[in-house]
Amino acid sequence: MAAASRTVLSSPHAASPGAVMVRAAPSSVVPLSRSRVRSAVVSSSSPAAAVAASEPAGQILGAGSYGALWPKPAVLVAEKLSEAGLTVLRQFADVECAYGMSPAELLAKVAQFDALIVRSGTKVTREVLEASRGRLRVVGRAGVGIDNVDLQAATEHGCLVVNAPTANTVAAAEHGIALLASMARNVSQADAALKAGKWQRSKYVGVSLVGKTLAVMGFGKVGSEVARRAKGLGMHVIAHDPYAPADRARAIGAELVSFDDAITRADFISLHMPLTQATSKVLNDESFGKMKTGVRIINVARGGVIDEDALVRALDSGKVAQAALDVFTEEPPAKDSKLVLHENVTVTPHLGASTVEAQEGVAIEIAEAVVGALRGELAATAVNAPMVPAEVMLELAPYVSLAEKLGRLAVQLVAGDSGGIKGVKVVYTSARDPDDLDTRVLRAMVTKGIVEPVSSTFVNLVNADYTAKQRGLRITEERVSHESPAAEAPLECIQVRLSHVQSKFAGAISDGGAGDIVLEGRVKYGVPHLTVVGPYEVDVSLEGNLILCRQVDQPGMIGKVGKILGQRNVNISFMSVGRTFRGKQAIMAIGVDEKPDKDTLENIGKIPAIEEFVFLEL
Ligand SMILES: NC(=O)c1ccc[n+]([C@@H]2O[C@H](COP(=O)([O-])OP(=O)(O)OC[C@H]3O[C@@H](n4cnc5c(N)ncnc54)[C@H](O)[C@@H]3O)[C@@H](O)[C@H]2O)c1
Ligand SMILES: O=C(O)[C@H](O)COP(=O)(O)O
Repeated sequence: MAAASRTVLSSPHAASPGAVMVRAAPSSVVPLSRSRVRSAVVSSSSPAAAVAASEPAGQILGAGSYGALWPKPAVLVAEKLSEAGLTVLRQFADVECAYGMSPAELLAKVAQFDALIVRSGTKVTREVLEASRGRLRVVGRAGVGIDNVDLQAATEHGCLVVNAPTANTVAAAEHGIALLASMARNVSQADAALKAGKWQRSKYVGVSLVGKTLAVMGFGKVGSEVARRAKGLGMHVIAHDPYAPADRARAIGAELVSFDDAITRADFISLHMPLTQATSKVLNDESFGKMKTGVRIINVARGGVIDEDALVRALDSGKVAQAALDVFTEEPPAKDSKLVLHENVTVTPHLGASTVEAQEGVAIEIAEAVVGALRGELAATAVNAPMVPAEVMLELAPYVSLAEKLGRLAVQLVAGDSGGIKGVKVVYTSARDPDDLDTRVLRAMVTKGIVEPVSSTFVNLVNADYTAKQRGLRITEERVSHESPAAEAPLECIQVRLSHVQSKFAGAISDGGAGDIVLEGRVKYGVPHLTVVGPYEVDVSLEGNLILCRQVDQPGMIGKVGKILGQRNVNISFMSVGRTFRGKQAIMAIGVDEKPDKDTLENIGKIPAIEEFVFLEL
């Protein structure tokens, strides 16, 4: 950050050229539910939505305004939706409930509808969006997970996806507790035996919960509610969540610990993290090996967080005494699934959200969001919501992308046992007068980048500040004035700093900060570039994926890494080396088009001069 001057001002409006504005981010908090804004907005990545952005508010989705001159919109409800939600929908739209359609039936029907409402059982694929021939403008997911919706295809088709992220939280937590208690007391096995005429009192002696240690893996909405309830049962609750604030866990009486600590100390392990690259098969042979013999596992999150074959092995060996599972890698699981049929496993068919109350809440939440979206409003629960007002988009587009990517990279650098992200500082270096640069969109994009890869929450302009606050992310912004010859560019660079946090890549920790992960980027020829990692200057285009290696500065390193990637057909898009002093440490930033497999990454790590490396998805 050359040629920059910094001054701290108390008010953004008092800022003058050459000054720095410092302000705490969430000045106004928008309630998450039922709040919407009317604005013409456009996705940073969707050409279809970009066209829509030039239309006035109310026509964002090409809808026009429904009323006397327009036919009512048509809504197809593909899975059971509570009557309360249908009532909301019917006031505004013609509603057809077609439960249990085959994929072919859905393809044949979808072009007659403006909106489609599903739960987790219907796959909204690219083919479905194509078959709608441009008519489908909203997909409503009556629940949290949108793994069954092709988001990219929806965005490309200018189709807004909305979900209902909060109404089933308590139901999922209660189901977790129900599974925990019934597993510990063999309720389902004893029930089946008795119904088969067997009175087996000594076979089904259970274990007590009081005084036992429960590890809650993922301390978000559901996990924290499980922890609260388990405390009430007299359990000792520990939790693992690299991104959760420690004070929130403390307030519930749970201790935040590292992954290894959690799984080695626990008598019961309850899974509540989203399915991501980092959590996929996070319970595997290696992690089962570290657990106490006789541990019990509960999963109401997503099947993919457990390596199911490894769980069968652990159950067979007695390492895992019992498991209670609501979710499976493949749903429904195969009829002859060893896991489902295992005598020490209790299963339910993805019932976490299935209470009368939760389904009513979800139905109302999704119906209101769908109606709002059909009216051209932007729901706080919009998943692929356009982020950037059209007038801002023209100028800020690459910076918007840069801000999100810096957030996305930064969160992936946080170590597993970091104790939560304590503060996020976004520094904008710009030659602009502070009043000429509204950073709200950029701040929202940094939030999006930090939150989305590690949670089931989707961030849009409406809910960004609220989401940050909910997750205990304290975001502050700073403006640094830059005397730049290219003054017409809105920004010189953006820096994202996660303060007092441990990193899984020590090279990303800045010299100056006491344990701050620091990344900085700028836009070059319209493309976002990463230009600083910790104390190192690099220059790599932020497209595809990224490998960062820290090594001893010496000749031949680029060739060695390049050869390994080349042998595995991984195309390098960009490569850059930055060092502090010659012959000391350097880091290599390598942009790659494909995701290298585990072996390839391990081979890079085996190069003697390489001290650490990390693979990051953009
Ligand atoms: N069975 C059901 O019917 C049902 C119902 C609701 C939710 N769910 C699932 O439960 C899960 C949690 O939902 P939520 O609403 O609480 O989501 P959430 O986003 O509020 O919480 C997820 C938490 O996991 C944490 N996390 C991310 N990566 C992690 C990692 N590597 N290790 C540990 N923690 C990590 C996040 O920081 C976050 O705090 C999701 O997978 C969701 O789809 C299932
Ligand atoms: O993602 C969710 O909300 C839960 O997994 C519940 O899914 P469901 O709506 O299909 O019950």
